[in-house]
Amino acid sequence: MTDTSAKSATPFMAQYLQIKAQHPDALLFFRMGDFYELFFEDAIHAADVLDITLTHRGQHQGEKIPMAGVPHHSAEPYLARLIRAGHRVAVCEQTETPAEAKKRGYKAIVNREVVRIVTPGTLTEDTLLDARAENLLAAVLHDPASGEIALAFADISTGRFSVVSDRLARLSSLIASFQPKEIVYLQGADGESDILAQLKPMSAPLTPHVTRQASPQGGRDSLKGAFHLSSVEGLGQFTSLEFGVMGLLLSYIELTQAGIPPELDFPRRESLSGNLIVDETTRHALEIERTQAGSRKGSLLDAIDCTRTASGARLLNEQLSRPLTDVARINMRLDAIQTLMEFDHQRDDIRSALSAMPDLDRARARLRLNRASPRDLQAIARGIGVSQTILPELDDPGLQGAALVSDIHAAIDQAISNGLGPLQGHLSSMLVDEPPLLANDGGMIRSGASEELDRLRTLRDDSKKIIAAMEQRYQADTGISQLKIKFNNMLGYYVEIPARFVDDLEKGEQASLFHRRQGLANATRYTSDELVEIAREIEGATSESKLLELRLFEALIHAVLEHSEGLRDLTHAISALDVACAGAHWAINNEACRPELFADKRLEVEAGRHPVVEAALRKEGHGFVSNHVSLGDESGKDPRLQVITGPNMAGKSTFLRQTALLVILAQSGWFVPARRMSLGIVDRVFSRVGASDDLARGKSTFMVEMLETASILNQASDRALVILDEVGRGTSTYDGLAIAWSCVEYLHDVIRCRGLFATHYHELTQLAARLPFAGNLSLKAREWRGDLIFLHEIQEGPADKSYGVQVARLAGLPKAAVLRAKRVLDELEADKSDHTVTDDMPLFSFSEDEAGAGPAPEKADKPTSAPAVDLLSEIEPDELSPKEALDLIYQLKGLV
Ligand SMILES: Nc1ncnc2c1ncn2[C@@H]1O[C@H](COP(=O)(O)OP(=O)(O)OP(=O)(O)O)[C@@H](O)[C@H]1O
Repeated sequence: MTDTSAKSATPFMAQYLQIKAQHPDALLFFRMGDFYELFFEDAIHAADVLDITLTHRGQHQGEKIPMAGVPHHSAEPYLARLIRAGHRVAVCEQTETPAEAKKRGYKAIVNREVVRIVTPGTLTEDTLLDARAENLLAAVLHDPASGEIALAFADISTGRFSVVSDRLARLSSLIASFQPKEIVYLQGADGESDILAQLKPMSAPLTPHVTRQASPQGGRDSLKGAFHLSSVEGLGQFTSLEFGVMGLLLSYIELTQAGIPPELDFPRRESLSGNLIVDETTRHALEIERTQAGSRKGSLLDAIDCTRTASGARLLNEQLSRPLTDVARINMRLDAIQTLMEFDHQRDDIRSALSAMPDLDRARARLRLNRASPRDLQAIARGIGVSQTILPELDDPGLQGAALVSDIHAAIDQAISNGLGPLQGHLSSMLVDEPPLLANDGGMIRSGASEELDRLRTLRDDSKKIIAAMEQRYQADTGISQLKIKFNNMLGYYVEIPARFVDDLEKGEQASLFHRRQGLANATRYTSDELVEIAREIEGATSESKLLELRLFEALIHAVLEHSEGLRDLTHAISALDVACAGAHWAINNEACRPELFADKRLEVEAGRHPVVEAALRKEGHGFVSNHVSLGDESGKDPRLQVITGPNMAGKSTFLRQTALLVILAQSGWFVPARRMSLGIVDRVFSRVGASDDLARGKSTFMVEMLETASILNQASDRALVILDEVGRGTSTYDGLAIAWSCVEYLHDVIRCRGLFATHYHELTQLAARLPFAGNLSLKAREWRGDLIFLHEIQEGPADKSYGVQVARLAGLPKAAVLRAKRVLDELEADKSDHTVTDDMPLFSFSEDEAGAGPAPEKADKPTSAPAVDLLSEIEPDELSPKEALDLIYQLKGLV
């Protein structure tokens, strides 16, 4: 580490070090002229992440100072990369010009201040944000005495502000359902370690923050300050912990925005009691919003998202992240989709109108944050205009039969008639058709919009004409045709007369109008009061017109912000309409059906398809094989737990995930890719699919697998849907089988939830005979001329064998290795036929005390086998070399 104490530093370095000391956890972008410079360790990190040159600048305590820089005008892409790499950046600007600094003393250094800390959860720039995803910042506060937690979420790029309360045990799944980009917690608070234990595995960065505002009173005061209120009563009912967490969040936003209070909508209290909970591991495994590699492409969201607006895409993301459990609310969404499916003409018109819809929420937020461009104002005007064209499309009484559509119609209508209509007219009459990006450039106000601005512009643009006209007039009035009006930097505008006409002028009638400024050998220069006045006006007109434009721009911003709430309501309605139209469009194009929802615990899918795998296969010209699944409720008609077997690559994982995804889609209020689906509401979906290491956090594959399985067995209720894929494969065969066996029994006997359990342990198929509500399903595969054909079709009953060696051969394992594997397999199976592992499994019978009323497993029948015959049937004589044939004969001899 470099010693960066300010001792013996140059005045410039002392200033840098003093500012850096206030932001030790952020990279400091230190403004120097046209560049942001970074020094010491910051420079080394930035050069590494940004792939820019690391140089040196002067010395500090005898050592060269490492330095790297990025140009100020193109800093955003660099900022984006640093934020993505997990850094925070403190942006330090010059707050005076070098000339102003010099006035304070010859050697004075330009003043600098940190104007903003850029962190993943506090971005507002379009270039740094994902248009189709929210950018939520979360704050968490915990009351160890009651076990309660409160969470506050804000998206400062749209103004959204929400509060949720729950129990500590649900913290991680709550956070996962909001997918914040950054999580703030109160450093040093009681119970901090409990919170951190749940938050550390989350993918969002954790930020400790210290503030007095994270208290009930501190929160109230922060809210009063942020919303300019004298009392917080009008905001609604909040608990003390909720006030505290809002104080924590607002204080952190203020810190990052260098004291500027955040501009947010009033806080909305959300309750997640009506939501289907999907924890982070399950989201990751099912690739709901992102693939396991972290990209949106290839996720469920990406496969179904055909919204036309950015805010609609964000709403769809939110709906898919937090599916519902309330049948009435789900049906309301489904009604809207179903109705819009019947009105092709209106739906197509609405969708094409929505394509021109700008991102009103983000434009509005930039206006509030004083970071607006004239184009944001134009976006607001255009957005209102688009909404006006959509409104008549919704007039049809048939469309309004769906409550959600009629609510949307009413909300758009109300927003427009409550002032947005006139606002749109005003903005359009004031703004040019193509406003510049920056207000400071001027040129955004339409001519004819302001008389004074028109006059100043005429003055600015017509200066040459005005001076030429004046020159002509002076020539006529004085009778001196050689009189000229000229310009130089020293005198500005002046009248010049050749020396021989000076007497004519100075003794003529017009003499009093002209004041001598400069005498030259062959000419004399004058000025006139009128010329001084015009010159002043011309010179001032450019800057005055710019200033006036800025004043008019600010007045327009003010006018828009007067309608902030109306605009928010309009965007909500438009987003909901976009999602419903997208749902209808998707359902038609994907032959999806409306799921039927029930209060019991059935789960029946007829001809279900995996939306993502199907789309991928379709692109390659292949079809997807649809499959049925039926999990029963207590009536016992269908098993509620199915053990799924089948060869590798047969489609087990796809089938498992597809079932979970269909449940999530259905409860998000979306049509499902199936011929028919009946679903008893699920309260949580758990999924453990595939094994992955978490070496970074010091956990082996098996440990991760067990932690995830433990959390499922500890948290699932009988309303859950549990999807387990190959649990136990990360350890030795017998241990793995034992664990898998006990998990199935536990889910069946103790939790009694619906579940699918895919496994390669064929011994588990015996459980169906022992457990009353368990069954076997398998994926069909067929051998044909030595090749294995996957039919991807689900069937009742267990798989006949696992075909692992054939799959290895398909994958291109060397022939000799495949043959050897066959032989080893035969030997193992021969051994096993003497002694069935599951014969010795009484330990898995849960006693009533241990686990409720589970039936004791019975002994399974011993499978019979003739190893030599089996081996012979596997042999492909034409593929054997003479040596391999001889080896096989020896091997066969050993078996008989
Ligand atoms: N229903 C289906 N219709 C068509 N193709 C399918 C279907 N299900 C799976 N597939 C194809 O088979 C491939 C393998 O599927 P999947 O990973 O689900 O098999 P698996 O049985 O879980 O394999 P393993 O046991 O090796 O994990 C998929 O990538 C997909 O291309």
